[in-house]
Amino acid sequence: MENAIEVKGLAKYYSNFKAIEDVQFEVKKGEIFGFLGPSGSGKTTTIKILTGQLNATEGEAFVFGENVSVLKNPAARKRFGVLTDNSGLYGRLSIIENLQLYCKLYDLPNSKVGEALDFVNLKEAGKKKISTLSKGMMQRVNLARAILHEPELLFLDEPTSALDPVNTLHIYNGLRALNNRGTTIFLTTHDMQEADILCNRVAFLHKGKIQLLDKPGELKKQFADGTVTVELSNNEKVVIRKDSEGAEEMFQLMKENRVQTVHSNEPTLGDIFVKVTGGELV
Ligand SMILES: Nc1ncnc2c1ncn2[C@@H]1O[C@H](COP(=O)(O)OP(=O)(O)OP(=O)(O)O)[C@@H](O)[C@H]1O
Repeated sequence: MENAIEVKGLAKYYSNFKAIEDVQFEVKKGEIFGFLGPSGSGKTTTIKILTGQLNATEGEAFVFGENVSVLKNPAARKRFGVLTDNSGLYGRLSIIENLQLYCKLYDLPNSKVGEALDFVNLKEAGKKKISTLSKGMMQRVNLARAILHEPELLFLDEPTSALDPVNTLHIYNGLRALNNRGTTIFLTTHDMQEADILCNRVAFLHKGKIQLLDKPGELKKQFADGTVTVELSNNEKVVIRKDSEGAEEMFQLMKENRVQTVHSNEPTLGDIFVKVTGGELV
């Protein structure tokens, strides 16, 4: 499968401080790829390099086989969508007027504005001026702008950080639909649940270095502690190992008709992250 993104030995120093170091990964075409890490781990630095907003100190990054500097070229930019916190929207204009300007820029019909507003659940608010919007609404308008032209590759920096649970779910559904229609998505988040719900593969970033990279299901298998929790008929819970000794214990409990439920003790991505880094999620 062709790669949408390729990153080789990427590093960024701010003076002597190494924000990211030896970052290496590939994102396949059609994937939703999660770049996970706590606050200050280097997620924004990486996505800014990948979107041509920041130059790397070392290493190389490619999108669809071309150096990321291609993103500075307006014609090439039509293939990409970028959501970051710097809005580039006009405060005095309404949401619809702002999005119509982007339609002009991308040679799109104005009908795309309605679709984009549906995507972010803002159809009712289209006439509101940008300067009057809440943080969550602003984030959704920025997202609408990023997906307006259904880009081949979409970069999202913390796309749901300011959203309530209802809008978060709405956006998740929209992103899945967009991905099903062919958009590759690179997403940074510190929300491990979000990554688990959305991503085909995830990379764990800690102190500027990738610590793990795999499918969420594979990571959970790898870090499973090999036990199940059995809830007994008296509501007591016992932890049993998934080995031959545990099988005998389970057999005995079942024979005595004492088993109410059995739960596999699978770690969450958050558990795995804390285990690997010894750190805490912020
Ligand atoms: N312009 C800058 N000058 C100096 N240091 C910087 C600059 N930008 C970022 N850093 C530092 O680089 C490190 C990584 O920052 P970055 O913004 O990439 O982290 P992040 O994972 O996106 O964090 P958050 O989730 O809080 O946005 C941090 O320690 C930050 O203080």
